[in-house]
Amino acid sequence: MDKARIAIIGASGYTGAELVRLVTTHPGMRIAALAADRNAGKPLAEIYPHLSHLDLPTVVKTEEIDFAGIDLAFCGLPHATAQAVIGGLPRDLKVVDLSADFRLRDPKIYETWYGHEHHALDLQAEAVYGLPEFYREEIRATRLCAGTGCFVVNGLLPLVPLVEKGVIDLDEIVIDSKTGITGAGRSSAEWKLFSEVTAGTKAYGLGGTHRHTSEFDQELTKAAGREVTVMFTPHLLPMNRGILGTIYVKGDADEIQATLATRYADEPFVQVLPMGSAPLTQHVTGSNLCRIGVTPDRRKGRAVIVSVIDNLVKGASGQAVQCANLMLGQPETAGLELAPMFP
Ligand SMILES: NC(=O)C1=CN([C@@H]2O[C@H](COP(=O)(O)OP(=O)(O)OC[C@H]3O[C@@H](n4cnc5c(N)ncnc54)[C@H](OP(=O)(O)O)[C@@H]3O)[C@@H](O)[C@H]2O)C=CC1
Ligand SMILES: CC(=O)N[C@@H](CCC(=O)OP(=O)(O)O)C(=O)O
Repeated sequence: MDKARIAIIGASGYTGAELVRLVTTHPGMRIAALAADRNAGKPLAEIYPHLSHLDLPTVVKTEEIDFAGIDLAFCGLPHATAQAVIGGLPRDLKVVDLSADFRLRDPKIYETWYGHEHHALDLQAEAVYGLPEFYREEIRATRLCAGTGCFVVNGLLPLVPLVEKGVIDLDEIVIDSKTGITGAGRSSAEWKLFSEVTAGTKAYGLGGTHRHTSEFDQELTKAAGREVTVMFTPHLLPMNRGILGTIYVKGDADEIQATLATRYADEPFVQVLPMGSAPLTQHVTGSNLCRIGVTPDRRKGRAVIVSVIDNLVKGASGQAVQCANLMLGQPETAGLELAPMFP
């Protein structure tokens, strides 16, 4: 069978580099085009020497790509830029977008959280939310898939089954997340300097002001069938990759454990660990896995759930490949059966 021809737009970014890593080892895909902005005109090896052993096309501007020869494009572009660029692509091209541009279904909610009008409402209306464990059939049928926020997939995988089954109090969900710095992309900024992030940690987006809060609310409200608003606070840790969510819920820990174990028994990328487990981010690094541990609190009727992913894999590029596999009719796990790298 011919391999699907893939374009990666935003190839010089962190999610782009991760897509190159995943697509070049994928049995059913090959890279046909790479695009970026400031780095257009360079061989990828110059931008990312760790990929210099690969035979890859030179990075070009998006408008230089001949999309007639492309089966699917991944777009790893900044928010707002993605909708402008995707709006200029052929309307029948399959696209997996990694930005936040097409995740929120209500344009008014998008405007509130992103501070500007959406400029591609027709595309937003056709986009399917890229969480394969819950939207598998919709993703198979769509041509535009909106990759989830990295914190959001980490929190939704444990929470959605519990909300759907009504085993936790819907008004008492607290999501306390920690992320590595690659979550902020490769662009330079003073706050990303080694001297400013190493040997310390910070909370941000306090008081429910982080953009991903809206995505949590949207998906959990849908799962519950009534309005759900969560308490969510992200923290930046001095590590490259990984997200660890510590999620506090009111509910019976045995029921929570049983619900998650049953729901994910046949899911290839979600592992529910034995009761009392505390998964580490290092145990999923480089893999498309989400590992979840449930522990009862000493106070009856409360539990703490720990969920870990690699933000660049299950949180971005790996999940994007999982969605692309569905859209291209390939096995969902193709190219993603990667064991984590440890230590
Ligand atoms: N990092 C993460 O863990 C996650 C990121 N995301 C989302 O994925 C997207 C990409 O993130 P990330 O890779 O980290 O970001 P980076 O900042 O590392 O990369 C951004 C990329 O976009 C390119 N770019 C910018 N403007 C244009 C344009 N007009 N046309 C073509 N290319 C352009 C840049 O090219 P150049 O370098 O040449 O200027 C670069 O390749 C973002 O929307 C992000 O929010 C989602 C989940 C997780
Ligand atoms: C460390 C860091 O800054 N992380 C980013 C999350 C990036 C991400 O994956 O989310 P989007 O795709 O919605 O941008 C943040 O908190 O905004």
